[in-house]
Amino acid sequence: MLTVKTLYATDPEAAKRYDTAELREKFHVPAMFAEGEIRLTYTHYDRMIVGGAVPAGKELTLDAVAECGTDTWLARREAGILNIGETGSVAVGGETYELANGDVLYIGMGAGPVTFSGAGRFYIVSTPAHQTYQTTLARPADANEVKLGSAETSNDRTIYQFIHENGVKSCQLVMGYTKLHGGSVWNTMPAHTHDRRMEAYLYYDVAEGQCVFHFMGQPQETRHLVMHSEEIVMSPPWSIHSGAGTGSYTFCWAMAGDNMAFTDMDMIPVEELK
Ligand SMILES: O=C[C@H](O)[C@@H](O)CC(=O)C(=O)O
Ligand SMILES: [Zn+2]
Repeated sequence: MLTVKTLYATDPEAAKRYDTAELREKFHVPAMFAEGEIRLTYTHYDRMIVGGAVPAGKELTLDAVAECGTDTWLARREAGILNIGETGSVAVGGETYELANGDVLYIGMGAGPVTFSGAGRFYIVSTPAHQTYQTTLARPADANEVKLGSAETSNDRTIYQFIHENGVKSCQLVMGYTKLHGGSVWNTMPAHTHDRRMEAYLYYDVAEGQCVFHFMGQPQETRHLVMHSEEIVMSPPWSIHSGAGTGSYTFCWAMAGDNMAFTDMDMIPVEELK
């Protein structure tokens, strides 16, 4: 079963006036992971699609998506698939890839239908593409590791870059995840923006009874959204994206836009945030 929602983009002047419910309606993407289903959100942020496939022991095939207006969803798109569950398989282009927890499969443009099976919980991110790059399975050992933060500032964490300039090649998708280390709860503080790229965060491995306060908005107009495990939040290009958990967690970040330079960020000094 496939369900697709559409999420339109919001400008910063409108966002200033949103109350909690409107803010959540416009930026928060909940409930994309449902057993036996593929659920997608077609966003108007660089036309990034985000969603989940949970085959729960059966087979789920993702082929045409009406919102894309093409015969198959990847006809003019590329995708990154992250498994946040137990081991499962992704079959595409006549090959079957086994994804353990934390593995990422890049799928190039024109690969055709994609079939999910096994015990995986697959996070799907897809962006428009205009050239085919090699479909590639990357495991955590293949990722580029960047250690950031420290225990003193409660943000000791490791960034794992999978699909990026110096890793698995893509047209525009940049994707990986960040793990917080014991006792650290803050991600991406000091915060940054990058108006040339949008970003989506999927928070997961948030323990039962815990949550993450995700901060967004222009640097002098910040707002927060309370995030539970396996929930997605869209970060418009004009917004900061940072979070503080009531416990530790992991989050997957994915970006699309004008460049793929991970370190191209406009840093906001903490004393300038409002
Ligand atoms: O533009 C890059 C993204 O915001 C994230 O990769 C940041 C992040 O994972 C972190 O600081 O922990
Ligand atoms: Zn960012």
